[in-house]
Amino acid sequence: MKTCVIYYSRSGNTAMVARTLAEELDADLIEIRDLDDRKGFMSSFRSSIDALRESKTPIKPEKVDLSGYDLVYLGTPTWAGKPAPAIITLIDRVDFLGKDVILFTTMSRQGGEGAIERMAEKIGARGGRIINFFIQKTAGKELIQVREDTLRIINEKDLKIYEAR
Ligand SMILES: Cc1cc2nc3c(=O)[nH]c(=O)nc-3n(C[C@H](O)[C@H](O)[C@H](O)COP(=O)(O)O)c2cc1C
Repeated sequence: MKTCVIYYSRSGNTAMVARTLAEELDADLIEIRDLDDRKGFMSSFRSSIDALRESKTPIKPEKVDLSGYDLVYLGTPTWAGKPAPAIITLIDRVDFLGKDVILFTTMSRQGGEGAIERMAEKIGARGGRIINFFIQKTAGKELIQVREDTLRIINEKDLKIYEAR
């Protein structure tokens, strides 16, 4: 079972989850960067609007070839109850046919279900099979606590069983 963990992260929480997954599951780690400037208060506001509208954004790498992978973890921060534009942009460029996919999102407090549902819809339409998902709350947490939460979820959800297949 060859696994990759693909993620976008603006402020480090989703990156910590992704890094922890990749380490624990011995998976390849692929960061998607948004080339739009998403820093600062005004751009936060604009970013929420972009997420709500599912606007596309310039990303690097421009797409990811999944042909060498059986299992794909895909993670995003929740923005306005939706996936971040970088992940929406990526999903529309990737062939998920025949891939098992596990979705994750980090959020301050609420709206993560919406982000998961929307990713699931779009990936399903592109031939991927969602086999699991999880949501992590990050409000008030240091990165070390985010990592501990991920380790707990890996155990609770028994995520290592997929690697043994
Ligand atoms: C533009 C923007 C919109 C956000 N919208 C939500 C939201 O709807 N619900 C929520 O709980 N947190 C929201 N957040 C907080 C992030 O989801 C949360 O801090 C997340 O862990 C950030 O992940 P990152 O550090 O990987 O970027 C938002 C943050 C930003 C910058």
